[in-house]
Amino acid sequence: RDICYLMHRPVPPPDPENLHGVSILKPLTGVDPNLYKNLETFFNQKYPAYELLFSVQDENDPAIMVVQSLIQKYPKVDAKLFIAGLRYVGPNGKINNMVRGYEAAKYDWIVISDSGIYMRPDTLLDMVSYMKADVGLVLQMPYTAHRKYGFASVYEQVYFGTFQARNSLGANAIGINCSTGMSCLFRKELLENVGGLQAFAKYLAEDFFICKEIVKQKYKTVLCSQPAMQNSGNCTVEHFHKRLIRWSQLRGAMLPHLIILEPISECMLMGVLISWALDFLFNVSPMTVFLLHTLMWFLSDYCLLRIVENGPLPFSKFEFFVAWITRESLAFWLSLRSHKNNEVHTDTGLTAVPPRLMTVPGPIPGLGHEGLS
Ligand SMILES: CCCCCCCC/C=C\CCCCCCCC(=O)N[C@@H](CO[C@@H]1OC[C@@H](O)[C@H](O)[C@H]1O)[C@H](O)/C=C/CCCCCCCCCCCCC
Ligand SMILES: O=c1ccn([C@@H]2O[C@H](COP(=O)(O)OP(=O)(O)O)[C@@H](O)[C@H]2O)c(=O)[nH]1
Repeated sequence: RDICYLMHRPVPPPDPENLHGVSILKPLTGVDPNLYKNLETFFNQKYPAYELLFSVQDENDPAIMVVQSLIQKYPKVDAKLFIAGLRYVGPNGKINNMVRGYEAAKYDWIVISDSGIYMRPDTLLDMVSYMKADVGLVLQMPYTAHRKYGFASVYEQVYFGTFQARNSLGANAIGINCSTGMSCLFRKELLENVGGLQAFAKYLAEDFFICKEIVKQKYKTVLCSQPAMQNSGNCTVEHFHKRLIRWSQLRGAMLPHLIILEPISECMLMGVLISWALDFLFNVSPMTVFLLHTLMWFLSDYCLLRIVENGPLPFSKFEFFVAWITRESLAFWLSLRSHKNNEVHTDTGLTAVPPRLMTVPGPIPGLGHEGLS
C-alpha cells in the first residue's frame, strides 16, 4: 500500500486563489458509444479557470451534435467548437484538427486531451499541481478505465498496467523522453518559441518531438499522480493490435535502437536468452531458469498492475493470467508485424509512406488534403 501511495501521491494543490487558467484542446474524429460520457467529465472539472476547445475536421462529423448538446447542457462552462477541416498545416491529422483551437486559446497553459479520455473531477487540478516553475510538460501516464468489453478490455488494461507502465515509469525515473500525447499539459510559450503547434504537424509522432523541444529549453517533463484513463467505446483486440503496431512503427522510426531493445526487454525473449546463457556458462537447467524467471516476472507485473490500478483489480486473477500470457506471447509477433511495411495506418484511414516516418516534406499524395490551404 505504501508503494501505491508513492505513485499516486498527489502533490499539495496550489493556492485556489492562484490557479493558472488552462485551455483544453479536444480533437475529435467521429463518435463512439462512450464519447458523450467521456466529454461530459471535462464539463465537470473542479477547477476555477479553464476553457474547452473542441475541434472536428469535417462539418458532417456526428461528434458536432454530441459537443453541441453538452454545451447546451452546461452553459456556464466556457466551451467552443471549431470545424478545422479547411486548414492544412501538415500530414499529422491531429495537429491539423487542433490548430485553430490552439490559436484561439485564451490561456497560456494548454492541455491536449484525446477524444477517448475520461477525467475524474480533480484530474485537471492534479495535472496543474505538478506544473512547478522548472516544469514545462506534465504527462498523464497512459492507462485505461475498466470497460465491460470482455477479454479485450482486460487485455488492454494488462498491457498498459504492465509493459507500458514499466517502461513509462522506468524512463521517467531516469529522464528518458517517453512522452505520449494522449493527455498532457504544457506551457504555450515553449511551443511558440519553436514555431507554435503547427511546427509539429510534419511529424506523425508529434508528442515525442514536443517533449524533445521542451526538454531542449531546459524545462522538466514529469508524470502527475493520476494516469490517463482511456475509455473509448471502441475496444476490440484487433483494433488494439493495430494501435500497437502503429505505435511500434513510430518508435522504431524515431529511435531505431528500440527495434532490438524492445523485443529483448520482453519477458519471454529475455527468459530464453538468460536460460541459454546460464546453461552455457554454468550448466544450469534452462527449463528451471526459464520457469523461475517467468514466474518472478509474472508476480512483479501483478504487483505493478495493482499499484497502477491503486486498488483491487476489477477482474479475476485467472483473467489476469490469461491476458498476461496472451500479451507476452504475442509481443514478438506484433513487433515483427510492425516491421512488415513502412505504411502507417491511422483510425481515420490515412496512410503515410515516409521512408523513416520522422518528417514528411509537404502533402503526401493520397492523404486527401491536396488543394486545401
Ligand atoms: C536499459 C534499456 C532498456 C530499454 C528497453 C526498451 C523498451 C522500450 C519499450 C517500449 C517503450 C514503451 C514506451 C511507451 C510509449 C508507447 C506508446 C507510443 O509508442 N506512443 C507513440 C505514439 O503516440 C501517439 O502518437 C500519435 C499521437 O497523436 C497520439 O496522441 C500519441 O499517443 C509516441 O509517439 C511515443 C513516444 C515515445 C517513445 C519513447 C520510448 C522510449 C522508451 C524508453 C524506455 C526505457 C525504459 C528504461 C527502463 C529502465
Ligand atoms: O486525423 C486525425 C487523427 C486523430 N485525431 C485525434 O487525435 C487523437 C488521437 O487519435 P489516434 O487515433 O491517433 O490515437 P491513438 O490510437 O494513437 O491513441 C484523437 O482525439 C483523435 O480524435 C484527429 O483529430 N485527426
